[in-house]
Amino acid sequence: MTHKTYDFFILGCGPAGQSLAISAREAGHSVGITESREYGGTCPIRGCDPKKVFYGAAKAMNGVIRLQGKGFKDKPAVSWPDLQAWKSTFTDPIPPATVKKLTEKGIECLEGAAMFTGPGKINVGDDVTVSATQVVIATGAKPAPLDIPGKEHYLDSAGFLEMEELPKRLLIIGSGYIGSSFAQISATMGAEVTVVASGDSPVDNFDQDLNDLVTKAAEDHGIKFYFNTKAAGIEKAADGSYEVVCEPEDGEQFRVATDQVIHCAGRVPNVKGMGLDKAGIDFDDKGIAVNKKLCTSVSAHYAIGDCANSGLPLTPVATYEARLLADNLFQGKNREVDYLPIPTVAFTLPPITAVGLTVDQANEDERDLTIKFEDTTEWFSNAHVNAVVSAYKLIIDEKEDLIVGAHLLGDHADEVINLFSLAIHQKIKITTLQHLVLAYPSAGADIKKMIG
Ligand SMILES: Cc1cc2nc3c(=O)[nH]c(=O)nc-3n(C[C@H](O)[C@H](O)[C@H](O)COP(=O)(O)OP(=O)(O)OC[C@H]3O[C@@H](n4cnc5c(N)ncnc54)[C@H](O)[C@@H]3O)c2cc1C
Ligand SMILES: NC(=O)c1ccc[n+]([C@@H]2O[C@H](COP(=O)([O-])OP(=O)(O)OC[C@H]3O[C@@H](n4cnc5c(N)ncnc54)[C@H](O)[C@@H]3O)[C@@H](O)[C@H]2O)c1
Repeated sequence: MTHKTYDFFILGCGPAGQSLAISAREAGHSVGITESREYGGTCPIRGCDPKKVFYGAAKAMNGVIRLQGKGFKDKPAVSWPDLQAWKSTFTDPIPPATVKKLTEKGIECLEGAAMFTGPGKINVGDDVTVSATQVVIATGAKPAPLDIPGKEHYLDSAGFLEMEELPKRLLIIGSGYIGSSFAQISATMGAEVTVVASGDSPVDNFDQDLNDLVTKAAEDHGIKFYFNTKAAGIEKAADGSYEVVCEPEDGEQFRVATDQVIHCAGRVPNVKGMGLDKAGIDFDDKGIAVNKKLCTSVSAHYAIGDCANSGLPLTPVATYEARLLADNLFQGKNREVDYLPIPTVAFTLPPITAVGLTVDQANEDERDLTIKFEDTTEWFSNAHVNAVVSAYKLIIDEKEDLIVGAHLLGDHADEVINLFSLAIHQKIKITTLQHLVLAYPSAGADIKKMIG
């Protein structure tokens, strides 16, 4: 048994953990970090980035499909293995590059799952014990357990991103950020896709009017939805295919035959099985309890990123929390978390996005807010690429001349939403935005039509 002692010890090397580790080291502390899987974390290895590589290819294909007979004659052939190899050129270098970067900075990189034995006391695997003055937990999230008969047959989101071939038929359980994106990627690249979701729209948590248009686009891509329906079991047939038992909220149980089942029915914080109770750290199913400075129930023990019961489980939120904690610990600041407004994107085709107030929040707001919704499919920026759907919804405080919420659906919505985030965050007056000169023709310039 080897014993190691550090000023700071960090559990988990995703975007949150590594950012904090580097800040602690640059502040002159001795720092150790441990990782139970590959160094780098979910986002660059089995999350945002590999998904975006597949999405990029699907988006290119979608553009060609829309212009069939308008300049294109045939659809290009898809090689999923080549696409998988292309994706791996981004993901494979991450673990060694991360370890190299951290080691060169003087951070000791351990390998193995961390397990608390008491406050400031952690075992790493069977051979290493650690004592640390300050501890940062950044263990992220993992797929929620989907406890149904036949659960051994499904792939989770990481499995989807590693598939060597695109199956002919694919059934996706869940239609949140991940399921909605995977459904569109697979359908566009040629699979017959069925989505079984307990919610009532293709992208839970996004604006309902925009969701209706996403349904139209998804059905145009041939995706079959069963909403308000739970996947209740998976059975394997003799020929290697599967039957998924589906239970609608109202109505009879039915079955869908498929070649592959993907579990995208939510993620949960990684908090169990690491002895948090032995250290006296409070947590529940929503994550580790933290105060506004991201301190847990035990002093000098902090939690950041997806494992903390604080902001949304998104990469920019994880790194924001790491920055805030570093400012407080190493720069003498006294910052408290303040999450609004955070732009979010579900990478459907086209992407659906949101920042600021939702319609429900606007309806409950004391201010007299105006809601403006418009279908923009026929606007030139969308029509010239034969867009299937495009729209926006703005929530406006006319008295203060401010935008307080923006919901966009369209080819470039994932970029344009950042302009609205800036306007909302910096409280830029609508009249100021109206006077801006913006590049034409561009999707960004459409904001002037939206606020005109
Ligand atoms: C398919 C998918 C797509 C996504 N797309 C987006 C997107 O487009 N945009 C976006 O903003 N977010 C996206 N996310 C979410 C994003 O990946 C996470 O919010 C982000 O990675 C959180 O960073 P983190 O550092 O908190 O956790 P993670 O990146 O999950 O890192 C935590 C690390 O801790 C390790 N660990 C866990 N337990 C232990 C232990 N006991 N000991 C040691 N190590 C441990 C894990 O192995 C992991 O590497 C996506 C997620 C998925 C799954
Ligand atoms: N683009 C992004 O920013 C991005 C992308 C991916 C993930 N993420 C983050 O990861 C988190 C998790 O994403 P997610 O898509 O896994 O979860 P989610 O919570 O967004 O969606 C889960 C879906 O599964 C459904 N569901 C749950 N149990 C079911 C069952 N038994 N049968 C059928 N449907 C069922 C829910 O109704 C919902 O549609 C998100 O909250 C998000 O913060 C973000």
